[in-house]
Amino acid sequence: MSRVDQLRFIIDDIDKNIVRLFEKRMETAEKIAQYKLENNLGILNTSREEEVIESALNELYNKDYRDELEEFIKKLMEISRRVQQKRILGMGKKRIKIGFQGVEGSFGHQAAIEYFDKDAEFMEYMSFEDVFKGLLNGETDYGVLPIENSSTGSISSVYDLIGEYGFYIVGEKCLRIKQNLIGVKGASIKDIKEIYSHTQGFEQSSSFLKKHQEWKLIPYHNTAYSAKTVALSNDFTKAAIASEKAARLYNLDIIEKDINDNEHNYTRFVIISRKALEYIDTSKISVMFSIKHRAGELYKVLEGFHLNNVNMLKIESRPIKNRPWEYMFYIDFEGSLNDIDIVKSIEKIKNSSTYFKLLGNYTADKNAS
Ligand SMILES: O=C(O)C(=O)C[C@]1(C(=O)O)C=C[C@@H](O)C=C1
Repeated sequence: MSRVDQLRFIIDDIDKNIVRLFEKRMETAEKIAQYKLENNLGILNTSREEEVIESALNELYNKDYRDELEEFIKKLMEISRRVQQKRILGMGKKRIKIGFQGVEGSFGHQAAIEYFDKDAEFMEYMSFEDVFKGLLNGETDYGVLPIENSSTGSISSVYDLIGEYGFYIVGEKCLRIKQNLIGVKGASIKDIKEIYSHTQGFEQSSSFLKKHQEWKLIPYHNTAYSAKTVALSNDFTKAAIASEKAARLYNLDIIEKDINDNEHNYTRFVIISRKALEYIDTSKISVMFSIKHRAGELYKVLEGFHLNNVNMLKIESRPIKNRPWEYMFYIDFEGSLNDIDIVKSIEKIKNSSTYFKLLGNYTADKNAS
């Protein structure tokens, strides 16, 4: 072994000891963080840090290393404070709660899992409105709702609920939807008499269902819930239209795969919140507004998009309750509120409307346009 190798061998051994001591020190600092959190104390304690430096310097035999040791201990305490901060934030952070319509295995559940951290708590709701109610009374922090399907169009009840409850859109998730005919283990297509699914499941598979006019269609709240019902019935004559995941989850057989009319079948989900978020990295805006019942009013709004070179992505109109033949418009367009042309287009809408609300500025899902 060369001299340098011998010295490196010694260094390796010293480092091992340092690592062990470092771990011990950080673990102890975390325990102090716990104490500080419980006793409402700040992390930084300057007098204690001065004490620590002084006693370390007193331990030193070779005084030539004074400055270096001071630098080292200061750095160590800086790292220790960072670890403590992380620990305190982690302890203080509550698990976020996400509401979706349906049961485990539903497309809403899948969209929620893909959009949020898996550590979040996912809460099942029976109806779309129940998701809104859960958010309103603080049971959840966010709601995930389907707003549009690429084959069957807008989910109008969700638009109406957004208008009614006044929540904000803070994100979106676009899911590729594949519908399947699923039944109890061993069932075949000849056994089936009744089909359970969400109306969206029926609509998206209408060509397939036309070939089986003898089947009775029973609409349910949710595709995964239909799968669960079929599983519980253990009846060969009942089948569901739902995802492959739901089939797996409820131990059912896939009788016919991918029965949706269009191969490119996507559902866009919106993430709703009680509060609007800061506009960081945003690329899509949603607004709702109503206008005077007069010639050219909608044209004035749309002109703002053209003049400011803003790309409109979607327009939807929904009847306003108790005001026959008057409509609420919902428009999605590309852009960020940090962009002046966008702000000008929005001003134009505001000035031409009788009611206006900015629903949100969020990051577009790349599959949504
Ligand atoms: O003694 C404490 O209060 C600690 O939190 C430990 C520690 C350290 O790493 O030694 C960390 C941060 C404080 O500013 C002071 C000292």
